Amino acid sequence: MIIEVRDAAKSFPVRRRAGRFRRVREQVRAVDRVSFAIQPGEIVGYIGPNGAGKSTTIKMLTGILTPSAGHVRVAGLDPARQRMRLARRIGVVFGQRTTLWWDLPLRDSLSLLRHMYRIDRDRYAANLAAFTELLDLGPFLDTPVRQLSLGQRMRGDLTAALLHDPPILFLDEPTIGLDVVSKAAVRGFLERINAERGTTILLTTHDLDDIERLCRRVMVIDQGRLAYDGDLAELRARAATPRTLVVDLARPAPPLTADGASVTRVDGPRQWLAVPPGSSAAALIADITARYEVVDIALREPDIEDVIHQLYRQGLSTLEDSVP
Ligand SMILES: Nc1ncnc2c1ncn2[C@@H]1O[C@H](COP(=O)(O)OP(=O)(O)OP(=O)(O)O)[C@@H](O)[C@H]1O
Repeated sequence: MIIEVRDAAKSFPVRRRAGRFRRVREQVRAVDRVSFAIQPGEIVGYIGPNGAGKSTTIKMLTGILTPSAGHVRVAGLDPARQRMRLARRIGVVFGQRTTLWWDLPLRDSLSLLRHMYRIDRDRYAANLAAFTELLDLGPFLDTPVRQLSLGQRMRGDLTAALLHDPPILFLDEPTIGLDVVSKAAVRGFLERINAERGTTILLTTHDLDDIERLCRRVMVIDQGRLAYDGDLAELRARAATPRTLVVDLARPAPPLTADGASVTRVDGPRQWLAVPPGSSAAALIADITARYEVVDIALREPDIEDVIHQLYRQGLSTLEDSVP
């Protein structure tokens, strides 16, 4: 395995107000005995609510934070102790920050990185050419980074993270703030480098389309504990999320009554019905079209967002048997 985490924990000391003048010292358990292993070539999505411990995990894996307890190995190295050696084996992109130099043209930033990582000239030229083509960097290679759009800057950051051919890429919210087209470009790029170079990718995201598009495997973290580790398909099945029937009536009407289904939303002549798992959508559609004047009707499968919401409602602890 290329990433191994066993019982890793990270606590932060914090001071909490307790009364008007008193402050008490406490430990916040940001990551609480988390274990997982990732094989070379996997793309794994790491998701969870705000403050769940995603960034803290990534920071332990990249050597920025030292674990309070447990065992962490990345590419055979101890990240916190062997941070410089690890830097040659990993690429890191934090969507909220850039590793590029604001005042320099993108091309010069990349060239500085070449020297920092001691990438030989031929390899650098080949990689720069490849990424320029894949990410369409040509039009803005000579533009100072501060003038780049967010999407252009992200493409620059991805290039910067991969110029030294690292076998592992860590991404923290790589599509945050990007428009639809840039998101698609980033996802397509990640898919290709994984397929063509076998790059192992661990990505945290709040954008569930990233997960749908890129990851077969997901890990869900909640309050510092790993709540699920497994197939995306299995996660979907476990959540037993209702499908949705979207009904367009000829005119606005009070909520429909239909056997087994309940109206979850009404907007003018359009109504949304939750179809319980296991019940027949065909029978429901037949019943509704027989009794109401229906202009259009569509059955929508749950998307990953529905699944995650449902899981939070069920309580994430219902998933814990998926975790080793
Ligand atoms: N340096 C720190 N000092 C004190 N508490 C911290 C520190 N860093 C993180 N925490 C706390 O640890 C918990 C986990 O934070 P973390 O940033 O890992 O969550 P996250 O899952 O990445 O959240 P988000 O999705 O909001 O980025 C939170 O309660 C956070 O407040």
